[in-house]
Amino acid sequence: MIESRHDAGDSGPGVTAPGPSSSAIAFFGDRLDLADRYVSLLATDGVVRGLIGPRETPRLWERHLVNCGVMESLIPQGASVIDVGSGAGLPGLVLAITRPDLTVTLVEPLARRTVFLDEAVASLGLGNVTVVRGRAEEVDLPFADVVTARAVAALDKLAGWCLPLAAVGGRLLAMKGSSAAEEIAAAQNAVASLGGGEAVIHLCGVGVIDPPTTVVEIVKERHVVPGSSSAHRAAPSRGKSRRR
Ligand SMILES: C[S@@+](CC[C@H](N)C(=O)[O-])C[C@H]1O[C@@H](n2cnc3c(N)ncnc32)[C@H](O)[C@@H]1O
Repeated sequence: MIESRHDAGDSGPGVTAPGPSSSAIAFFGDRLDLADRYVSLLATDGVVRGLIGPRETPRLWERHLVNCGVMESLIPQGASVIDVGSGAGLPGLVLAITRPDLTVTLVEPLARRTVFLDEAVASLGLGNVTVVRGRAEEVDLPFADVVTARAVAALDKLAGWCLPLAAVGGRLLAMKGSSAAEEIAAAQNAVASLGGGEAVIHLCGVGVIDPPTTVVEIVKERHVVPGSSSAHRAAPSRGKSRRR
């Protein structure tokens, strides 16, 4: 059971959730209370269960919540989002908190993490989130408008897992660090063979967070049947069709 921030002392190492930074207050606006409750869950159960390192707690707001949240500027209104390798919910849960218009599916293979995610979703009362236990390359989900990932794999491997989950016309948004340009160069052939277009680097949250968040965007231009060498052009499905 996930406990509230006021119970932090009872749930393990006595970690107290940090208060929101000024940038977090400005960024989350009327969703701040929900974000604050999520930070409390991360700082208590998340740390106790080994999903978040104890040294991360003082920087949960900046390095994790705001860092993930600012990528929402790249996501269209009402989009369906699959977050691959959510871990403790980053960036998927943050996006669901920030943007109640989104429908978010968190894909995570490890039971310890999906249990935490299920409890967090229930505790926060998020009606726009589904948790799916499984590996991205094995789950069977409706195509999504947007597939997100942070700290899951190098871009070539990540594209192989994520582009098949996106609708034609949809996109992969991969949070990356300073190696983004090199990863794009190394993944170019793999991305093209997966039906992905040219990768674009976005800096999100300029003036909100320092450094801003680097996001690699790859639009899925055509559908490629996973495991086949031939590419098939398909009508945009916008998340309505199921994967084959
Ligand atoms: C370093 S953690 C990052 C977690 C979270 N995205 C974050 O930024 O804090 C990588 C996560 O990817 C998950 N993962 C690894 N391989 C995966 C796969 N094939 N499909 C989906 N998730 C995977 C792991 O279980 C783990 O939770």
